Amino acid sequence: MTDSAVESAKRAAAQRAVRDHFDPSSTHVGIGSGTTIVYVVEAIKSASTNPNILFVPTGYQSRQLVINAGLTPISFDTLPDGVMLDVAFDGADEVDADLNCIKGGGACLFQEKLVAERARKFVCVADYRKRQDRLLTNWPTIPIEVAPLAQRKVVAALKLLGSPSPSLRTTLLEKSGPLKTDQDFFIVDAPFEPLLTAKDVEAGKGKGDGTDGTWEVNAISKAIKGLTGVLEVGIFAGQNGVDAQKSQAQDKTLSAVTGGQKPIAVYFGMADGSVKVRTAEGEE
Ligand SMILES: O=C(CO)[C@H](O)[C@H](O)COP(=O)(O)O
Repeated sequence: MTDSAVESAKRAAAQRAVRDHFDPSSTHVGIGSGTTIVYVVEAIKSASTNPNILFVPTGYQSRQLVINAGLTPISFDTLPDGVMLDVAFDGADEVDADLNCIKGGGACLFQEKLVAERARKFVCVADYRKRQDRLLTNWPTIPIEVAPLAQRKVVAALKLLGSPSPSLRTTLLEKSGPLKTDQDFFIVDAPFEPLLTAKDVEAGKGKGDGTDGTWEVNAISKAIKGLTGVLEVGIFAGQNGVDAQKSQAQDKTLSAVTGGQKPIAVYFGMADGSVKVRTAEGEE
């Protein structure tokens, strides 16, 4: 498959996702990071010239993308309390059958998670290479953002959790050495065996708690997030925004203004030019 076929797939998926989920009367829209999101911004630009929409980027690259498109960026921390994003769009490194995602290939996972959780609807856009049944099928590692001081300790703990060779991500550009995130933290990439979904565990495909060498998506995410020194884990799982808001409406003690980390829909651009849409109801 040629590079241009992959790029065409990304563009087709982005156009469809924007057509289905971008409302030109929105007030706040989240914009993720990576190469696919470029086509989302392109599609938003051609769908609307409403100057009142405020775009919340997920890092330096994302902010430049918004500015270069002539759109208005605002920083996440200027969002007034109680204001949610109407929708947030982002790319993904891999997506499983339950819509759990791995993100962080571009080292922006922390801000991407903040923005995804603040959105009523989180929508992912990806090409066919990212469409799998289980995480860590094709994408090799879980990206983890770590405080520099704690990097060696976190790597040692990841080995105890079963990752054979967690490695510090380095930059291959002008400056050699560890890659620094927008928070000035490091990224550790941790390989594991393909992760089970909750349904796999129910079906007896493994315990999913690490004791038999298998990990379920939410369990490994929680175990890694619990390590002191870890800022964020590049697994986007749990509830989607719509379900999270329903839970909060029923239980007022749950933290306010929190959507979910899981997308409500993932748009995959396919090699044949078609677009597949995966939601909780299945795939069409
Ligand atoms: O999570 C991300 C950055 O941290 C990206 O969204 C992810 O890596 C997908 O990137 P691309 O669209 O270039 O494949």
